[in-house]
Amino acid sequence: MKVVVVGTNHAGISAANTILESGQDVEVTLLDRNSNLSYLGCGTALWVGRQIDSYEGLFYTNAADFEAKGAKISLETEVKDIDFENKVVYAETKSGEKLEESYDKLVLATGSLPIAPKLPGNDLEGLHFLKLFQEGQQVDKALAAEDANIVCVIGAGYIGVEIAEAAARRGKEVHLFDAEEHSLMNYYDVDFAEIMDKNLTDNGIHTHFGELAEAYLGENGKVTGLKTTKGEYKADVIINAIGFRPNAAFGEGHLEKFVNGAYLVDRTFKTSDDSVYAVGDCATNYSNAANATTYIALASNAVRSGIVAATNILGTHLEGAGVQGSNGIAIFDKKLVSTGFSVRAAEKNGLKVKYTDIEDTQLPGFMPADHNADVKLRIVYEEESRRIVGAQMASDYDMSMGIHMFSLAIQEQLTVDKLALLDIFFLPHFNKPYNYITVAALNAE
Ligand SMILES: Cc1cc2nc3c(=O)[nH]c(=O)nc-3n(C[C@H](O)[C@H](O)[C@H](O)COP(=O)(O)OP(=O)(O)OC[C@H]3O[C@@H](n4cnc5c(N)ncnc54)[C@H](O)[C@@H]3O)c2cc1C
Ligand SMILES: NC(=O)C1=CN([C@@H]2O[C@H](COP(=O)(O)OP(=O)(O)OC[C@H]3O[C@@H](n4cnc5c(N)ncnc54)[C@H](O)[C@@H]3O)[C@@H](O)[C@H]2O)C=CC1
Repeated sequence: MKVVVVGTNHAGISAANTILESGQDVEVTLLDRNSNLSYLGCGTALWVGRQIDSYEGLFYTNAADFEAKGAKISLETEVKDIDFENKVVYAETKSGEKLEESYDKLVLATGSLPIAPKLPGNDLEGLHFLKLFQEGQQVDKALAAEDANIVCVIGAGYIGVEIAEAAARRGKEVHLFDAEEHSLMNYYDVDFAEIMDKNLTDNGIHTHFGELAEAYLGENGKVTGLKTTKGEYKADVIINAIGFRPNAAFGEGHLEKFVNGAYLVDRTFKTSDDSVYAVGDCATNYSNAANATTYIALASNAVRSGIVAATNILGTHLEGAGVQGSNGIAIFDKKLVSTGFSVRAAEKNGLKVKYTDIEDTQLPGFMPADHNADVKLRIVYEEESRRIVGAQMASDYDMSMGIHMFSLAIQEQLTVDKLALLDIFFLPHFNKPYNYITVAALNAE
């Protein structure tokens, strides 16, 4: 059997590795238009903000690793077309050489692209996106310029908030804009988003919410400012971070697509063509909170989808467990994590939900105060069935492991009542006898 993988970042890598490490006799060919693979974008803000010394550790594999496993890999090779009837992939190398690769099974792992605001002035120098390693390098270089003092970030989602912190850590005056009234509204309810909003302003970031960018302003071909619905701001560097869209251009009229254009896949990550799988950010996922198909762009999902697709290609039927969109962020040491739906997201998805909130300390009062942080938790559950559909947590304490339990609860469709009497251990070094998870669940109406 011959498998061709198009796109060798997290999803393509995990599919290829699963096949190559299976011991089965499979010929694997990997094609990617980029010059590198396996870049962990999650680290961009860390090295741009100088919280880690270098970017080198953000790559976890390379082309030689795949060649050593017996795969054929061509980087700087862009797939231009796919003949799904005859099962042939057409690609072109950087030097213009044309390649043809036939396949028995094809894995599309072409990922996502940042959404580009269609604004006047979008050809000016000094405008940036943050997706590829190379784009991180450009932002890093732009911030290092002597005359780069003011940075405007459009979009206060995960990328925007993280890069705003990084630019502030580099001593820049940072202005952060979002169409919504708060930061991180794709992940949290207002009560939690406000914690991040305050954290950002407490750390010197100027937040501008409910404000839409209207034009990039410039002089002599270089950006000098940003015009929004509420005013004009000076800017030496502008970073766009208003979300991703799936990069799923192949198979128009042949492969079924989701509402946002992503490849529509089943629980095995197979597309509407039996020989073609699609994994990672270019494909859909199954949401256990919505009990429906969804689109969520995360590296964690990408890796799991690659494993599932490859296992099926190898002949073992395996269905993905579905996703909750579990996520986390840590900005100036303030940690927010969430899984499943916020109340707002649940209602947008047509669910009738209730929620139970609690604010407590992590440890008993007799523990030293400098080790004992406040924790805020919200559990969101469906009114009628009482199944848990979401959870949000915020603290200075690293409570992140707690959210995985809520992720499992959503996956397994557990009710909030099941959680109330769950055996949760107690040790003063870690938590309280009446810990906040138990108490929040007991208090659920
Ligand atoms: C700054 C930043 C921070 C992030 N932080 C996190 C985080 O903390 N946690 C998390 O879970 N997720 C995070 N993400 C999201 C995560 O990076 C993506 O979900 C993940 O990269 C998706 O992996 P993928 O392999 O599906 O797609 P991609 O990473 O988009 O890779 C797709 C690959 O396909 C190649 N390709 C595309 N078209 C072609 C073609 N025609 N021919 C050949 N090759 C092609 C591309 O060159 C690319 O290498 C972050 C993203 C960014 C940008
Ligand atoms: N910690 C993590 O897990 C991280 C995950 N990622 C993932 O990468 C993907 C892309 O991240 P982001 O680009 O930050 O997307 P995002 O969805 O997190 O945030 C986009 C933000 O842009 C705002 N927005 C949209 N259109 C706008 C407009 N015209 N003007 C102003 N604001 C506008 C939205 O309200 C939203 O707050 C997401 O799927 C995200 O989850 C990215 C970074 C870190």
